[in-house]
Amino acid sequence: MADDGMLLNFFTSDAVVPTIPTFKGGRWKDRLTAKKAAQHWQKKVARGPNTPSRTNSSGANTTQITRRQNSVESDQSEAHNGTRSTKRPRVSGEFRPTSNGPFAQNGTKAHAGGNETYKAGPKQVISSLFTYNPTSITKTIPQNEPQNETPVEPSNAPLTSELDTFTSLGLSATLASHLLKKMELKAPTAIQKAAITQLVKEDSDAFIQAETGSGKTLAYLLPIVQRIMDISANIKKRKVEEGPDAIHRDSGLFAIILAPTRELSKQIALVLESLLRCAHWIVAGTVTGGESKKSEKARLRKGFNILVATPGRLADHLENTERLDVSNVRWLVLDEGDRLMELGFEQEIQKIVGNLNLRMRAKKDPKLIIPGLPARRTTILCSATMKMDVQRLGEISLKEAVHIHADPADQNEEDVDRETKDQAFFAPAQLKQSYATVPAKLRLVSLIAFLKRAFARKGSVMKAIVFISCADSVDFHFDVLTSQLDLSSTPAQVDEPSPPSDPEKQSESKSKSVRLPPQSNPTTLTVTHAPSPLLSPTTHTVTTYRLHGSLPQALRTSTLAHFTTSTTPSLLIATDVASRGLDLPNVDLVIEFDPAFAREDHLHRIGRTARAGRDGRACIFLMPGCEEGYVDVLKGDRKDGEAAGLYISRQDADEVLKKGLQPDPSTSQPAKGGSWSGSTAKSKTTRLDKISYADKATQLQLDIERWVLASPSRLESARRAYQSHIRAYATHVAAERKFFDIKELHLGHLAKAFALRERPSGMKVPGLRTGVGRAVGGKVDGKKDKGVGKGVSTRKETKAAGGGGAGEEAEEAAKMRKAVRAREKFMRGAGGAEEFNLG
Ligand SMILES: Nc1ncnc2c1ncn2[C@@H]1O[C@H](COP(=O)(O)OP(=O)(O)OP(=O)(O)O)[C@@H](O)[C@H]1O
Repeated sequence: MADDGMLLNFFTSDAVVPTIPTFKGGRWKDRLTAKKAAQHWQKKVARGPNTPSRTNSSGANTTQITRRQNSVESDQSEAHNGTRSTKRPRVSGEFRPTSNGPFAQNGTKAHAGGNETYKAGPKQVISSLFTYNPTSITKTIPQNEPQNETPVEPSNAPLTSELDTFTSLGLSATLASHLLKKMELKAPTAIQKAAITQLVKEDSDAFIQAETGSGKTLAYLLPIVQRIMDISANIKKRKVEEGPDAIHRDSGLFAIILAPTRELSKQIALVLESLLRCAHWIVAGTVTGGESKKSEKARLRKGFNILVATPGRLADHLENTERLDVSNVRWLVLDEGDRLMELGFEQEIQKIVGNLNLRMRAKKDPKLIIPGLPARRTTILCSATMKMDVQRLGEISLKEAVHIHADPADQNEEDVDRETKDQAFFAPAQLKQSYATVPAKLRLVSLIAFLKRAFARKGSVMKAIVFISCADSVDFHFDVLTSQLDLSSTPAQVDEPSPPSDPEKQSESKSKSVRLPPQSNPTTLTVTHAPSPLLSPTTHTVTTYRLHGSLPQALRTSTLAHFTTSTTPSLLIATDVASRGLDLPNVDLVIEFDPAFAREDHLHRIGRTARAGRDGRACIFLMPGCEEGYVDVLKGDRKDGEAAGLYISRQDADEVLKKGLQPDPSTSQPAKGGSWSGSTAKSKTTRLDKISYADKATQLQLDIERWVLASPSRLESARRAYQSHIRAYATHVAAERKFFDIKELHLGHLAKAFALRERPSGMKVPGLRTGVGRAVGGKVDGKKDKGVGKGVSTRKETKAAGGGGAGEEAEEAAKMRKAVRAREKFMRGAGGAEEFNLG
């Protein structure tokens, strides 16, 4: 490549003028662009070496391209200022030195002069952020939001009546006093009241259904612990000589709690651990995937009275660990039943239930049976919904189950049809919901602006979660948010020197503000949290965390622990791995940057905030167009909807950008080490007003694009994120695909949200197929791609990938197929049938 640069300096006046080749194949647009560039080059060669652009030293042509690129970038901001209109996106980088031939596009052709060679590089489309964006269809709809919102009663808070105490529900004074003094829980929640009353007295199976954050974990743990304490007291009464604690770890395993994920199992185990501090002779433990089986076997040999497990690992131990005696198990809990089925644990659960039944029957010798131990096993199924697959799980595990609801009015559900039951899962009433209509191109900058505003005031938001559809996209956004890019390089900073009044100086200052991005590569997966300069105001630091299923288990656990215990402003960027059951304290805000694949997932996500009666906010990003139809789904999130005075507020991208990038100076924080007041503040306000938020957004976008382009691995990470995002988009449930229609997705605009300047059709990512547009049938440059309707990963393509020795690609395709199959299976069970056209 160095030689190429040198050769460029050897132009002579008698240089042979190249002829324009005939361009064949490809799209007419590409051919036309190549032809025009060839004509341009021909003119330049004909003009000779003294043209200014060729008097450079080595790499002259590259410099020329860079300059052109920069000029396009400044065009972009000018266009928005109204100084110049942008008719169409500019394309740059068509030709760059190579050793193959002149004007060669996707191929080579020898230059007539012999030595100069050029090859087409990836085209860079640097479109304006603010042009050609689709208009919102909900903007014109008048907002019937009341001016003075009436305070809403929390629906998942502890009960306030003096009569509702833990002891009144049948719990012992020891347990109730431990709850009050050590766990700071004064009164039960509605679901706890209903479940504890039933389960401390009766041995019938139960189906517990309640909204997120209502304390379901304690609703089933408390009666189990109480019953084991009662058995212990019973034995103690009979055999005083056995010592103070009649039940000990060798007495047998009495209860098993199954949870779908390792995180959830660990969380349940932690709650149990703190509960058992008042009954330390009852020993609890966990067996989950991802841990060493050998050490688990050793722990199982020592004995547990309560075991928290993931189904796969428990089924494995039941088969292979002789010392695991389950003949005394009298309580089996299936937590997050719908998720257990969705993740395909049906077979394992069937195996576990069969095994428990078999071993319980086998133990007939009355001498071996512990006195006070119930004669039958109680199975408790917890699920947010009662879809077909949950009913199937009920058939496998429950017998004549009692349906336990938080609201006694819901108890008589016999006459409620199935469809209503499916919809009987609501968000907490006190949760404040909003949606932001953000066009594809503006998504990245809008997310940053939204987060900047959320964390601007110390103490306003302590913890926030951003949900993203796939792991690659989580990694990309984590890298952007923890990069050294910060808005001090843009004119947005409040403590920046006043902008020069001279327009020439102004543009000079603008170009100076374009800092070269740091050259570091994407962070390795071992880094899961880092400060975020981009989001941190001058007064405090915001730490960003990431979490997804591709991270090693130990790292997932430690990241969650860090985020949970952090006392400083923190942001978690996560896939749905963090959406179910996780109880992360002090989460004030949930942002669904990518909408969930199904309504239930959405409710679980937003349920990470507004827990146990606390306040919370949730915002979902929707793109203008059919996605806005999802607002109707959001309206059904609350049990009584608008009738109860619950409204969903709306904002658009301009508002988000304005509030986030051009904060109201009266509320913004003074710069570090300084403050302003009176006239100083006033003059700063005037200066701030002069700088448009659109300029700041443009500048920020360009900074990120350059930052991505500066490193090949960062570029690859962005492309990977983009492609995975599109594939994930195709897996929305059939009922909601009218809102999230892959055919309506503008792939070119979406690329901008991943800071990419390439055309989607030509994008190459190792391990992923090229031509995303073709694969998913979205829009490319405003036109629908011909590959509409083709699956995300067809059999033929997978075979080709594997057959061609592209192991990584085959693995990726296999993973994708597995995910799609799991979802299809779930949908089939839920009556959604075969509408997944994912191949
Ligand atoms: N009686 C209570 N009083 C106050 N806080 C409670 C009470 N019971 C539980 N909590 C708290 O409520 C939070 C949510 O509890 P839990 O995780 O059990 O809810 P959940 O209903 O299982 O939610 P999800 O459906 O999201 O899994 C926890 O932080 C827990 O400590």
